[in-house]
Amino acid sequence: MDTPVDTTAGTPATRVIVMGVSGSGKSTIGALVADAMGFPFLDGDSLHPLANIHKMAAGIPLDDSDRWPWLEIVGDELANTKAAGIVIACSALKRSYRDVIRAKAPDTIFLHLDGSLEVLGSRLEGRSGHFMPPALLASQLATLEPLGKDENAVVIDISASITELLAQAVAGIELAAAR
Ligand SMILES: Nc1ncnc2c1ncn2[C@@H]1O[C@H](COP(=O)(O)OP(=O)(O)OP(=O)(O)O)[C@@H](O)[C@H]1O
Ligand SMILES: O=C(O)[C@H](O)[C@@H](O)[C@H](O)[C@H](O)CO
Repeated sequence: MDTPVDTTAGTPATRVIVMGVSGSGKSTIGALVADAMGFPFLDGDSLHPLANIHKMAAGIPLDDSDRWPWLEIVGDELANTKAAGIVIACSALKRSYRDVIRAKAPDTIFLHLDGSLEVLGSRLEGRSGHFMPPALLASQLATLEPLGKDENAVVIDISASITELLAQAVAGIELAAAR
């Protein structure tokens, strides 16, 4: 007998993590990408346990044990979406952090907003009203592990304008989602 075709199966959701160090533009570009693609946007900063926010605001870098529970929450949000897609801003600095997310949502696309110390530093110095002190940038860069070739990756250079980055991000995500 022929295997029945499941006509109720829809296209899988497009799950995107906008990753990178502090000041790379995750919140800014992530919100715009989500809006352009018609997906909900979640800022990973709002998913941190409060203790993590207090720690960063005090100028103390998070360690692995601070980040594990937060990454589980991020992964759950991706995996449980009922929308056609979802975009979450989350630093996801180490490969092992991305593995936690992938364990929950294996098809996640990681969009890395990549930039030099100089560009990142000037973006952070120009930002006001944010809990994250620019002094933590060095530890963020020291922790960052670039995406591997085997990861579902899109990498863009943040030195371009916001309009240009939005176009590059959407094009890259659409390509990755079609792979
Ligand atoms: N392409 C760009 N050109 C100029 N300014 C930018 C660009 N992208 C982001 N910015 C500005 O840089 C600053 C940092 O961006 P944003 O807050 O989105 O970074 P972030 O990665 O979410 O940081 P954090 O992880 O600390 O929350 C903001 O003031 C934002 O307006
Ligand atoms: O992993 C981390 O150290 C944190 O996620 C930070 O990256 C902050 O959340 C963010 O950069 C500040 O907004």
